[in-house]
Amino acid sequence: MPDQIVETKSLSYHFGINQVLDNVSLRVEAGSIYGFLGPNGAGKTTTIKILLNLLHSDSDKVYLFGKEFSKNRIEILSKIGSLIEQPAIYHHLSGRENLINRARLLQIPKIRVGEILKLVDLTESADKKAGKYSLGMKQRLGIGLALLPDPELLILDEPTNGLDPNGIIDVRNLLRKLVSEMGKTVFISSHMLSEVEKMVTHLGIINRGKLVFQGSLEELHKISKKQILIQASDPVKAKVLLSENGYPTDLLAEILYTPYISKEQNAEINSLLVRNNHKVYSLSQSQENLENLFLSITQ
Ligand SMILES: Nc1ncnc2c1ncn2[C@@H]1O[C@H](COP(=O)(O)OP(=O)(O)OP(=O)(O)O)[C@@H](O)[C@H]1O
Repeated sequence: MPDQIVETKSLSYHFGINQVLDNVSLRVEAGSIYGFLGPNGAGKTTTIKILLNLLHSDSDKVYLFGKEFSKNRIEILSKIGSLIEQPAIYHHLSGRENLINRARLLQIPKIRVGEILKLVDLTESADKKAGKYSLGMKQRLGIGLALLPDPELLILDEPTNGLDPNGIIDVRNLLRKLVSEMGKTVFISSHMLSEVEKMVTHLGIINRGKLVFQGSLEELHKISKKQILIQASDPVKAKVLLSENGYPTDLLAEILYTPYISKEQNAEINSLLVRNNHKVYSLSQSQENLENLFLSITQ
């Protein structure tokens, strides 16, 4: 299997005169859960539609499973399962009947239906009408429908949108299982980092059609600015002292925040406070909140 399951090479796309994608070079590694993030209108659905051949890009720009898309469409599409916008579910049919119906259409043996129900944790509710399912159950049924033909790559457009925290956890557990136990690769879009932060291994962040970050979650953490958090006996005076000595400091809820530079500087800050008769109760380092980082790079 090639290392890159999805690769776009400087992909651009226009709707009329409106440029929606600008030189987007995605690289999705085999066995990853790739979170494709960006605010509303950033270009996520357009990219996904191109990956699913629902919109056409210039040739030589999109490669899936190591092959050029425009020359290998049928073979490539047979290896992709997708859920885009609302899952196509018949509400008057049960979950099981929805799966049987689709299996028949795709000429997939009926035995697969039971396996899928188990995989998406819907065995107990299999005979309930899908219209009575919660949003989370509908999403899992939608993912189950996409998984019926046993695709190698699963592309999901905003699958956590509108789900409650338990629904998000269920989707997260399912996707992790697909990757770790079944060797799938998952590409999932979202406009909220907090919804996918705990499930993805890699991230691509798109803003106004441009890919502004791509890498592992660890790499994103690394580039987020670190802060020093200080608790001291007189935070108001300590803020003035630190600011006057070249450490720009904020005070929020009795905690002082100043940008982290080095551990030597942590020691200097501590000693400056102690020399000036402040009691330092704690001094620690924090990662900048990833959500804030996401917001600042997509502004
Ligand atoms: N069929 C279309 N015709 C013209 N413009 C379109 C069309 N579809 C999308 N756009 C425009 O392309 C841009 C990107 O839209 P896209 O749906 O890809 O963004 P998105 O990141 O998926 O956002 P959302 O989370 O809101 O779906 C937007 O400015 C949108 O208005």
